[in-house]
Amino acid sequence: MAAALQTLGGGIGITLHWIAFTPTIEQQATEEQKKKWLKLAQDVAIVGAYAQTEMGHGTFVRGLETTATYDPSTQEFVINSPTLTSTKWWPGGLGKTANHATVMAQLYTRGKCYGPHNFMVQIRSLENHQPCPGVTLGDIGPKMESNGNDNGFARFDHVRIPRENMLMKFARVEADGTYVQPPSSKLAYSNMVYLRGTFVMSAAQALASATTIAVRYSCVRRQSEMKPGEPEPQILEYQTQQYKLFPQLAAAYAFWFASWFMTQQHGSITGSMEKGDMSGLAELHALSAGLKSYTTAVTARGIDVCRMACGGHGYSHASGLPALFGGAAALCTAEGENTVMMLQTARYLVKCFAQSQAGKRLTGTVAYLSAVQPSPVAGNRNMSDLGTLVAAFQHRAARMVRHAAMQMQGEMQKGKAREDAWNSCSVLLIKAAEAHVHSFVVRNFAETVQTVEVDESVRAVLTSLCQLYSLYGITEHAGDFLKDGYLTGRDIDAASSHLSAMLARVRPDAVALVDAFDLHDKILRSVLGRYDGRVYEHLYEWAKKSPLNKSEVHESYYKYLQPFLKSNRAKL
Ligand SMILES: CCCCC/C=C\C/C=C\C/C=C\C/C=C\CCCC(=O)SCCNC(=O)CCNC(=O)[C@H](O)C(C)(C)COP(=O)(O)OP(=O)(O)OC[C@H]1O[C@@H](n2cnc3c(N)ncnc32)[C@H](O)[C@@H]1OP(=O)(O)O
Ligand SMILES: Cc1cc2nc3c(=O)[nH]c(=O)nc-3n(C[C@H](O)[C@H](O)[C@H](O)COP(=O)(O)OP(=O)(O)OC[C@H]3O[C@@H](n4cnc5c(N)ncnc54)[C@H](O)[C@@H]3O)c2cc1C
Repeated sequence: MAAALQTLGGGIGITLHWIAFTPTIEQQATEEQKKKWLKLAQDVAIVGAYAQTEMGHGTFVRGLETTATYDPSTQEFVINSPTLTSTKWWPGGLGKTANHATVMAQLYTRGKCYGPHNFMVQIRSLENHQPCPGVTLGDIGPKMESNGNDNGFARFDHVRIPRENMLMKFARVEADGTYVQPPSSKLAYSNMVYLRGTFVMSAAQALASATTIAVRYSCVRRQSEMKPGEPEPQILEYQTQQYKLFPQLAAAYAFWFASWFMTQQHGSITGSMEKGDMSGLAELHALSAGLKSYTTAVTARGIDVCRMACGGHGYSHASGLPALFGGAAALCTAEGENTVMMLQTARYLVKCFAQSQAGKRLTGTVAYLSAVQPSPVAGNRNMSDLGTLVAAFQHRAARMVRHAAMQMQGEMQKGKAREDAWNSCSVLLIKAAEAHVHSFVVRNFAETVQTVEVDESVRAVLTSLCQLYSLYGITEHAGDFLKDGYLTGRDIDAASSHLSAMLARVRPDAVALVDAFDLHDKILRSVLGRYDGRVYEHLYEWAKKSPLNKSEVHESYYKYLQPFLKSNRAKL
């Protein structure tokens, strides 16, 4: 993913060609269509964009306005942007780079609308790269970050494409205009599920990058006096610095392992779907949506913690941290805005809770919902035991899912429509879904460190990291665990003191743990995080290259400052 994020130089970007356009052909095209486009895309003989979002709609895909109307007389689809808000807006590469796009449009045939479907549209000439007839293209302008990517806009003025340009692996339109239903209308969304899954690894890599930079720099940077008269210590010796960085380091490992699970799940469930078994689709959607939302949000916050932990130099682009933050912040919005995605997970949890209430045994990532006892068993728990920690997170999630679902049932019993009851409980639902994903990440982390094939000394370090991650989560959300008495105040105190012990335990291995991410300086792009630790001389070299230093006296002096100074002096 990191390689794919490398743009081909300012102003153009083919990130989305690799992570969205090409996978859409792989997942949504028929074998016939793959023969026509897949190799061209894989060999970059064409460059594509994934054009779904519009100026007026991003989240609500069923509300997209672009139309694809079938004309049986010519066996073509007419792609049209009927309103200003239907202008495709945001797709990476759409502005200046791509010459093709998969366009998500409302399919109309025989006067009936069948909802959003994907269509292959050539948008620029392969000869001179000019926009094709009827197509208006452009860049949407500077953004918070990733300005190497030409996120663009596109308008279609009754552009005609052959019937065969509808990606027809799932749904089809016959020559006479007959629409053939797909096994599930949500299969048109399959690329989004895939991409959300890859965001978990993007988040892990981003947090791994940020913690590598901050931990290495915290070993180079010496500041203040811990004891009068003693030499200035490495700032990583301060417990507060460890408390800032080590939970982010642990989260990077936790998300890395969660992305392994996500990739394996995606492979096995889509494998079953290829054979017609759609039963895993709902779980795959809920897991990918929840993990994407949770990991990208924690990562964006975590990168900013790392930036602040590096003081002024963290705020400089020399550190690489502002750019990382900007990129990770994009992941919170792109591919399904985090709030909306977590609500999708909540929707699945409420459904599963109702099924377990009706006596159905739950499986997969929600199995714990039916297994967890509602009555808390207070008492002195061993807060350093991973099994105890996992059980605590599952109890918390089950309690919050039950509470949100019962709250919703209560609202409906008072006569509220389901949708109104849902909306009035949606903050509770979001928190319950976050607790569910958090419990999955903890369980998966614990299972991975217990089973991964590593040297026992490495397993010991990973176990400490997993304890640290879990204890940090419990102390940060203590109220959730205390609410029904499942954990007591003494348990929380024990968790806090064990967390402090874990910070000290991880300290000696901190540099090894970030080096283990094996992120080359060329990927980190950070003076503070250099593998050789030679920060200061490279910081000076970096600054000297600033464009402002091309001349000793900048031209702005003669234009603005000199006359301003002169006039002020003349008044003295
Ligand atoms: C190495 C360091 C990296 C750090 C980063 C550095 C640099 C990065 C910088 C820049 C890069 C950043 C980003 C670039 C990367 C990627 C670009 C992103 C590309 C895009 O940004 S591309 C557009 C994405 N845009 C979306 O993502 C739209 C989201 N909006 C939706 O996706 C739908 O609109 C939804 C789901 C909200 C509502 O959809 P809806 O209204 O139709 O459905 P509804 O809610 O009514 O639910 C009815 C039943 O369908 C089920 N259901 C729904 N969806 C399903 C699915 N997918 N699969 C299976 N079942 C599904 C439900 O579970 C329910 O099931 P049930 O009925 O059983 O409960
Ligand atoms: C860097 C970047 C790259 C992108 N690349 C692409 C691309 O290549 N192709 C593409 O098609 N798109 C792309 N997008 C667009 C992206 O998919 C959309 O921005 C995203 O889906 C959110 O939609 P929106 O921007 O319309 O926000 P909206 O959907 O308008 O959301 C705005 C706010 O309303 C809230 N909201 C909306 N619906 C609900 C709800 N049901 N319940 C509660 N709150 C709600 C949201 O929480 C959010 O805070 C990209 C975006 C970014 C930032």
